[in-house]
Amino acid sequence: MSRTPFIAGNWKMYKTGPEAVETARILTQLCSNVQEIDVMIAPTFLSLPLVAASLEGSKVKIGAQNLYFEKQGAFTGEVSADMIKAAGAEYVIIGHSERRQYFGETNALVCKKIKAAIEVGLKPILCIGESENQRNKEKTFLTLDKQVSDGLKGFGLDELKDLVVAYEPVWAIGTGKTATVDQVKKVHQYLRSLLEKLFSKDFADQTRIVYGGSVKPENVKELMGIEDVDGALVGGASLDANIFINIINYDI
Ligand SMILES: O=C[C@H](O)COP(=O)(O)O
Repeated sequence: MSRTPFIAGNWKMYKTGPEAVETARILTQLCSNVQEIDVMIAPTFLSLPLVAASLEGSKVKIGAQNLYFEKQGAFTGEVSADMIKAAGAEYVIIGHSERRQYFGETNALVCKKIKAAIEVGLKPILCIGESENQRNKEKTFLTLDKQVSDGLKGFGLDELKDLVVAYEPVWAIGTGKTATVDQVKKVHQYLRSLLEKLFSKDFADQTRIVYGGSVKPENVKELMGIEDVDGALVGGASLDANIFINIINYDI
């Protein structure tokens, strides 16, 4: 089963609107010859409509970094799936470890957010990953199992057709510590078999599982060479288009 590689940049809380538009413009130019790879960037909510407009006709796709599951209402400071879709997003990152860690997001909340995304036709990127403590206590697989099983609870196969799973060990995010090839291989294999157990073999075969955590031009080729790694979710190294393009062009 061939899966189109997915290389995504999560811009987190970086870049003003004009800065985001400028980086997107440069990235579009740099990506003009990129083929058979889905490239996505996720700017802040404020920059989303500006960047989406600037990407018209570009190969670069756009996503949001979060959403709130309610359709509308008195939820000060929150943004709904409808609003994100209307702003031009195609994807949405859900359950990033920074949301879980700093904003108390639980697997149950993540599940509601995925439902809200699917209902409006946004493609969800479900982020999962163990903390250093969980890994040291040999609870990596247990943690991931729960994050996937609870996060995807109650969905039918057709609803999850555009799902992307992002494995991001918390201890590797923004730390410069990348998981070893062996660690990544074991987890991605495990996740693929978990998707098969929970849903079906076809579903497991077609779903992209990407790796995140200190991905950079120097290590991306090795990571992308691992069986069952279908792409990368990149933080810091996606902020500069001239660096990010070297991750996107990992195979050149
Ligand atoms: O969403 C991206 C991840 O948090 C990875 O961030 P990083 O590449 O800066 O380690």
